[in-house]
Amino acid sequence: MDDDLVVARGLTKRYGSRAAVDSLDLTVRRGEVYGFLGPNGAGKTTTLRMLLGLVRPTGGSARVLGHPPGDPRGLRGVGALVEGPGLFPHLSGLDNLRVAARWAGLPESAAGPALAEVGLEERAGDRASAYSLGMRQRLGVALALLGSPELLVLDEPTNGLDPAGTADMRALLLRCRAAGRTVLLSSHLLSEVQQVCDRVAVVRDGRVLTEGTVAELRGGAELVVAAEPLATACRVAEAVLGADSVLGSSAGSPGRIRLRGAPADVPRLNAELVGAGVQVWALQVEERSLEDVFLELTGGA
Ligand SMILES: Nc1ncnc2c1ncn2[C@@H]1O[C@H](COP(=O)(O)OP(=O)(O)OP(=O)(O)O)[C@@H](O)[C@H]1O
Repeated sequence: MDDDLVVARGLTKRYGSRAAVDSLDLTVRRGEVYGFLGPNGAGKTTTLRMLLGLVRPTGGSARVLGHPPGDPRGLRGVGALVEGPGLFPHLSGLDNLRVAARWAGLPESAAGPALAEVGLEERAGDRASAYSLGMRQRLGVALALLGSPELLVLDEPTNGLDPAGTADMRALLLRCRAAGRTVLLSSHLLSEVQQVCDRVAVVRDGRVLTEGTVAELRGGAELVVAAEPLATACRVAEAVLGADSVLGSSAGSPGRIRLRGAPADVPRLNAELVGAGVQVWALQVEERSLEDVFLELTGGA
């Protein structure tokens, strides 16, 4: 099988005349954490449910691990957490995993490593009913991890979690990424996605507005320099960063220049400015957050 673990082309789900998902294209490659990002009602859950074979598409096509959605041959390699885990509250975290392992035809010994991967070993013997929401959510991820699936599908894994629970989930996702797991996760929390995902699709009204690496979506950084004299500073900046690097300037005392550049350009730019006798009052790097991009794309949705 090739390295595109999930491929959707023109995937569509209509409820009556309304398209919950509208001609959606997406590709999840092996080893990446792919963020499916959009506001409430964008069609994220419907898309993930279609990819798992839980909802029948009204149009388009999809392959998951080389098979049609819901095909047992593909599902064998998928672990999923969609809309909260089904737990036995009276059983311990470890016993929940042992039971699920048995149902999945796996040895009970698969439970321990899954529990360890989500950082719950110390609470292994506690009843699930005594777990916090964040811990239950992580136990849900452990259930999805049983059998070490090729693809992990998580629908809004941080939904409803407090900052500590969110941080724990983020750490877990980063561990998954470091372990080379392939993860498809949905979220409306931009900061989360920005920190854990390799690539992101931004969706709204069932459509993908853009897809790319977090860095691509954010675009290049800008450098803001406060310096005197302004004309010399502009000349030096163009010499260091290129003729079209000056995006704007404003006179003042000191004057300000906005430049297209990268954080790595800062030391040389500063040295050249000072070398040319320019007084540098401030030199700042301004990077767009994914949130800025998202708000631009969705018009503040
Ligand atoms: N069974 C259904 N019948 C009718 N409409 C539905 C159904 N399921 C979803 N929808 C509609 O499809 C749209 C997309 O819903 P979906 O749950 O996929 O969005 P989402 O991005 O996951 O949002 P949220 O974060 O709020 O769960 C919504 O307008 C929703 O009301």
